[in-house]
Amino acid sequence: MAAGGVDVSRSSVAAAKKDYDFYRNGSRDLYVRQSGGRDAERRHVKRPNDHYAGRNDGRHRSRLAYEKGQVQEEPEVQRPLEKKRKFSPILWNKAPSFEKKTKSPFPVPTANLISNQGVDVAAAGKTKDQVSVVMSPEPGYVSPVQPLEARLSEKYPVDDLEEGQLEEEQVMQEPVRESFLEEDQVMQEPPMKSRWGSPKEEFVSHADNISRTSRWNRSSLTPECGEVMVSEEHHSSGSGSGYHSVEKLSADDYSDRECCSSDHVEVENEDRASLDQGGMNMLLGSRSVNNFQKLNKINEGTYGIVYRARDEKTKEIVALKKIKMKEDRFEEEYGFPLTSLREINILLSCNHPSIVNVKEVVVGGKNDNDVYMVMEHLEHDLRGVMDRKKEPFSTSEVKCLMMQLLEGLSYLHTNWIIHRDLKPSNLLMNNSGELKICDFGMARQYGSPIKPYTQMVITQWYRPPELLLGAKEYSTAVDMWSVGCIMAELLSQKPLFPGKSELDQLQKIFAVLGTPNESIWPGFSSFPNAKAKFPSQPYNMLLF
Ligand SMILES: Nc1ncnc2c1ncn2[C@@H]1O[C@H](COP(=O)(O)OP(=O)(O)OP(=O)(O)O)[C@@H](O)[C@H]1O
Repeated sequence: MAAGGVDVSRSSVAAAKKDYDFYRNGSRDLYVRQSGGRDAERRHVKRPNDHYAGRNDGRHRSRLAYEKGQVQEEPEVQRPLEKKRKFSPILWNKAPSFEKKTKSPFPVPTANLISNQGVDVAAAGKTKDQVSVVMSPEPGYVSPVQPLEARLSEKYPVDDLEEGQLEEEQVMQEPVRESFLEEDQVMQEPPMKSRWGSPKEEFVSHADNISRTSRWNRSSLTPECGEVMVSEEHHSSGSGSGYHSVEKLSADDYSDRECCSSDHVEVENEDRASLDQGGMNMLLGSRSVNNFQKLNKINEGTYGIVYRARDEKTKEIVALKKIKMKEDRFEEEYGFPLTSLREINILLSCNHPSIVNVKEVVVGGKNDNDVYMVMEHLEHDLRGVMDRKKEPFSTSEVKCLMMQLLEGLSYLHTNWIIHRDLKPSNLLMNNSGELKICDFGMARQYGSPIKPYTQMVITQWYRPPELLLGAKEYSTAVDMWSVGCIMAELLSQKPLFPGKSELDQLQKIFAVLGTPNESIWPGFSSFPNAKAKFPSQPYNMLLF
């Protein structure tokens, strides 16, 4: 049992997730480095439990498929996860205005996010078209989304499958999943139900008020992928003024680990037209927060106050995140913080054991004016657990936590979502050692090709050098940097790069990993902030 009452032992998590082998090893095969140095030959060891009892999860089903010979398993090579597009909760809608069926060389995600349980169109009082036509795909692009259930049930009769194991294996066996489909297939939507609110519940006054304002009449809640976000006045990287431009972005104390919001920056170039087009009313049918009894305040972040609460109906303990409504310019115009819109929309769309589950959105409060996310409640966050622990996590505990984090992140990246604020306080944990990613206020969809985004994302200690140097074109790698920092912190019990300012942050990174130059990092000198004079560190000092 780890300090702080959190059991991160493998067996604990395994019991919670019934997935011991997977979290422990990640695959059936284990590579053990022979004694004799880093380059020593690796030995392939078969685990004693390399047989599988029937398990009722999609992941295991995939392995069974290998054994049945449906998939050729290459020795000692793991299948690339990113090629397994799951039955994404993100619907890739059809572009209504592009009749021509052409193919795109890229699976460009131009979709909005819709609840994985779908949008209850009738409840929203809108036509199907109003709900589904919510995006602006690139001309000629044909979405890769499949009418999965129909096609898969044809190919794989359900009788052959264990319940709940449909998606992953089938997706793996469908190389066309990454390929191109006919438009009429794209239009089919799975029978989903929105978690924005139950249509049966009475529509509360606040939602009603909101529904009458144009600010809620946006067609897509999640900004379209690839939208350009340019900051002019809020950060210096664009100025290219080198050392000083970096320095003035300083943060001198602990609290300044929190980078500033990118909301006000990004919204500058939101497709505002899309915000004013017709769409579903998000809060239609939302329950009242009066259905919950607030027990205590858990924490207060930049964008919300999180309470522990009890659902009066089910007696379930939940976390209520009250959206702070007065924090950004977006709210002034549209009545709701953009970060919160993104967070709610993305979280309602995600469905993964390593991502915090948002059950519904409720409204009400003192002035009938507040919006709350109802989330599953987890007892801890990783920051608190680490702060309370007197010694670092064991290697096996770190592996177990990292496996969960990477699985959640893989799910996000597979679904074209960058989190952009991974850090220990945004990783929730329960007493069984389950880890879940939360706080999607900075998250956004991205697309291919990569477009410019704001670099003012990710809390400084976990922010990668390219963002610190002012890069605006970035992708999932920024999350991976944060993951590396988190892993190092888990192992050593102290932050890897605790910079006091952005310049100090870069210097700390370069002092450990070596100071980059044009030859080892082509393009380095063209970063806006690369003109700073960094101390020379010719080689990597990171010790394994
Ligand atoms: N589902 C939950 N269960 C338990 N605690 C939670 C839950 N969600 C959030 N918390 C706690 O509340 C804190 C703040 O939540 P969150 O990060 O979502 O808010 P925020 O306002 O977006 O914060 P930030 O300032 O980091 O952007 C978390 O660090 C965590 O301690």
